Amino acid sequence: MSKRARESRQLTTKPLSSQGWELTAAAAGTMGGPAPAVAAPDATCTLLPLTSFPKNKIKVLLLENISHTAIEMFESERFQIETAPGALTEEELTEKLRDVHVLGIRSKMHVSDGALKAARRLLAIGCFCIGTNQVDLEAANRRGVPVFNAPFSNTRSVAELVIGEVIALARQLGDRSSELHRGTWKKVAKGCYEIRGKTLGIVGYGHIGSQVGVLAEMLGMHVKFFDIATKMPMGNNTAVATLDELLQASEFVTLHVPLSETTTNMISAPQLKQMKQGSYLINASRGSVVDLAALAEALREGHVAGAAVDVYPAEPEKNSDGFTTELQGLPNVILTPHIGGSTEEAQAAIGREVATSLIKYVNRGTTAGAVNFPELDFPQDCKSHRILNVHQNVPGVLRNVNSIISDLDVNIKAQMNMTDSNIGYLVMDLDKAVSHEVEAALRELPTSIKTRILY
Ligand SMILES: NC(=O)C1=CN([C@@H]2O[C@H](COP(=O)(O)OP(=O)(O)OC[C@H]3O[C@@H](n4cnc5c(N)ncnc54)[C@H](O)[C@@H]3O)[C@@H](O)[C@H]2O)C=CC1
Ligand SMILES: O=C(O)C(=O)COP(=O)(O)O
Repeated sequence: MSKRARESRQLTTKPLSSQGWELTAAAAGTMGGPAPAVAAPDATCTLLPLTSFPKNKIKVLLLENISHTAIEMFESERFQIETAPGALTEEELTEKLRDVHVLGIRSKMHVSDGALKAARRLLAIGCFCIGTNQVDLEAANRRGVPVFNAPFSNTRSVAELVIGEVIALARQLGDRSSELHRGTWKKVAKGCYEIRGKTLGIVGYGHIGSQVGVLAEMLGMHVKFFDIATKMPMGNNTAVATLDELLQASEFVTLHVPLSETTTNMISAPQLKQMKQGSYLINASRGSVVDLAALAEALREGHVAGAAVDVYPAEPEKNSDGFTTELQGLPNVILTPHIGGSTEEAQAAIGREVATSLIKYVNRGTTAGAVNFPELDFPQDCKSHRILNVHQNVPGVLRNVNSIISDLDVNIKAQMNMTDSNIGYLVMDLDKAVSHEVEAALRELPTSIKTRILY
């Protein structure tokens, strides 16, 4: 640690808030007054993307068949790209991450603290999907790695699949189709129903759940939902107070919750018993939300008349790997290989959305939309260098940072700091003449987790 970092000095710049963000923009004259959320860019200069090292040295690893739309965007940035069709084992990932700067995954690739520990050069992770439960988000945060996702680019695809499955289950389409594939003509009406006038119960009324509710109502269904948060009902959809109330009222139950401690096995034997005799269950959320052994039993007993399952507690890492589940061979059970978000439209949109977030972080330090990180976004000033510093959120960090700067008599163009309970994220635009010296001093602070300069 440098002498400068150890010494505590009188501040000459305005101290930053350690709870939220605060901006000092000398040109905008905001030092004394309320800070604007975003600094005005200098209209006279061209906003060329900054970079901390030659762009063709930035290595991007894209796993699990990420869309060509993302690959094209990284190519146009001249980043190095390596792709793989499936997920890797933890050991393979740990090895690969040693010299990777940007990692792109979908729902399969588990990213543990162990793998992150070895990833000394990793700047950011992109989950090219909605769910982020596959990443140890807390560890990534602690290690200064923001994680981005695409919160609603595949919402409609999942909602449409679910609506198709409601009709398919009511008409036993899966069974009729496979019988005919085997040459068996079985024309029956018994146990087959219209969905009009039936009740659809939605567990988790977020982006997907509420879309399903809108579409179901258009088909003449009654829609009820249960969510732990208060949600605005769409159309005539109505909220119910408890999960049991929802299960007891519905002919169809569809699950749209994230995987968490509260949702793991949230549909087990007791909940299945609460469901109406002859009702149907759809799960396109996460496999561990449903106890599959209990569901298989409820299907065998005929208490549940059918199920459509898209997600499983353990899924193969890639196409062509074998797969078994206790649901195979049961009547009126539609099994799909986690394809809820797998449409051309969704994948193309996700590719663009997550690649944009990653490129903005690499080039500008923007963390808007990160799921595990303080969110900061302000325009770059091409007449300055930008320093990014992720630090432990402990008292005294900003005093030390500002001490370094005041010592050098530096003109700070803009400075913004945002914190969460573990870390702080500081972005500073500085005079080009001193930026490297400031960066070096910041790196030496014992509280610094990651420091990067963009020039
Ligand atoms: N099968 C597939 O291919 C796909 C699956 N998914 C899964 O669907 C999940 C939901 O996606 P979105 O609707 O976009 O998420 P969202 O975050 O918009 O909505 C989730 C809702 O669940 C609620 N919730 C959380 N815990 C709950 C609990 N214990 N009980 C009741 N409600 C609870 C939340 O308050 C929120 O309203 C994702 O987290 C992902 O795991 C998402 C996309 C594709
Ligand atoms: O978006 C999600 O959370 C999904 O489950 C879709 O995952 P996938 O991109 O198909 O691996």
